[in-house]
Amino acid sequence: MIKNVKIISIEKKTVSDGYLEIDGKIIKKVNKGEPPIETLNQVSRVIDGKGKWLLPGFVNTHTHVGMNLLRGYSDELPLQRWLQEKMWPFEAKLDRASVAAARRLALVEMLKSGTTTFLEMYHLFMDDFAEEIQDVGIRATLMRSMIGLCPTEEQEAKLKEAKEFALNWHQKAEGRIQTMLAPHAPYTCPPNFIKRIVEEATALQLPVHMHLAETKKEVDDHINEYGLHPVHHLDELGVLKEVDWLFAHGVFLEDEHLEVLQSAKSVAISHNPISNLKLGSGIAAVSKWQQYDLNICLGTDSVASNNTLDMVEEMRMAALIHKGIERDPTVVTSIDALHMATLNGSKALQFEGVKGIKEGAEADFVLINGNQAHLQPESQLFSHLVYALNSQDVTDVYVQGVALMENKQLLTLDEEKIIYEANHEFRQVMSRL
Ligand SMILES: CSC[C@H]1O[C@@H](n2cnc3c(O)ncnc32)[C@H](O)[C@@H]1O
Ligand SMILES: [Zn+2]
Repeated sequence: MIKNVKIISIEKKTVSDGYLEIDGKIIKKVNKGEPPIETLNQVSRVIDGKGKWLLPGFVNTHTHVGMNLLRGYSDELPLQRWLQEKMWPFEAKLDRASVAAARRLALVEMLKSGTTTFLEMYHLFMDDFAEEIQDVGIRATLMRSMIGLCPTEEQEAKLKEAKEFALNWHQKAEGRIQTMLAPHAPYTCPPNFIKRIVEEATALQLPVHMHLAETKKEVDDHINEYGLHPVHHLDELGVLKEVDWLFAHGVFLEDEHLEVLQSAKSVAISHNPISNLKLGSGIAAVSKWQQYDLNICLGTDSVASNNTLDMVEEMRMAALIHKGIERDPTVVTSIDALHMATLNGSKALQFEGVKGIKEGAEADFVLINGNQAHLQPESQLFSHLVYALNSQDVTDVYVQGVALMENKQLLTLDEEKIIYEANHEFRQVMSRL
């Protein structure tokens, strides 16, 4: 039980001083005031949350944490050159140990900044990662993603591997792992390959995740090659109504595309504002997206294009940038940004039990040290959480009722060793380049 804490409900938009009782994985009771003495006597542990704020953990709906050794490796290039000249040659030299070191570094960074759930789209050593997630206790939606710039037999081999991975790990780790199928993008997966992937996803009832309309070049090239915008092309292929989709980016989506997406089976879009700015891709029209029946969530993308996995920064950027570009301070409110960074994300990643701070929900939450100058006066907490919070203010992280960080100490990861090994592995990869 956590008592004496400020409990923040994003969906109700309320803050109350009270206590939270946890029973196993689940929030058993959320109440105002002091817990009854009988309950205090029954529970195994009582934590005093004085000065702290309790809210849902952050959900990062698009990243590639296998790339975590590429932070700062290539700044200031546009997407296609960045991928082809820098990312792919470096990634070709990654091995099992370097990918593991990269991911552990990412797990430290994510947990320390309050992320309780994330989506990993990657193609290397995914079984190792699923096992690690099982041990570390974080929650993740995983996929062995596919680039289809290869002969059909090779595409089919990748798809077989992706399906096996998805089936082996779906709803494993006590329900903390979900899986999806993931064609990388329309410019790396030919139409027939996308159709094959969606066919398999339909049979397995899995959602599909893909980069979409990230740059103007991507869209222009697609129109030149196929005569259609990627969204119209997906519609023509008949794949939009078959499965639940989670797209990343969507920087180049106009009303005509949003209308098509709205009529699909179900569509979530992961907004990645910092990556889109850094790669010079542009700014997605999020306030326009909000006029459609689409689930808008947030992601960081990898540290090679961000350059952190910090959802607090991402949320703040999402709440600020649209106000500036539209010259309208009323768009993308703080409560919109909080929804995007938490509850919309867990819905997009299909964790239906992660539904906020309420009785019966899975106990995924973070504690914030509210007792700091930059979070005063202790009023207008929804504003502070978006416009003033720093991810270092996160002190405790819980997933399924289990503490993964307490008073800023990680309990299931050895931070010092992980930092040492990441630097060692980075030098190893560089020596192979
Ligand atoms: C096969 S999926 C992993 C693959 O994705 C590449 N990647 C990383 N960030 C982006 C991005 O913003 N757009 C498109 N592709 C991206 C990365 O190089 C990985 O190999
Ligand atoms: Zn990406």
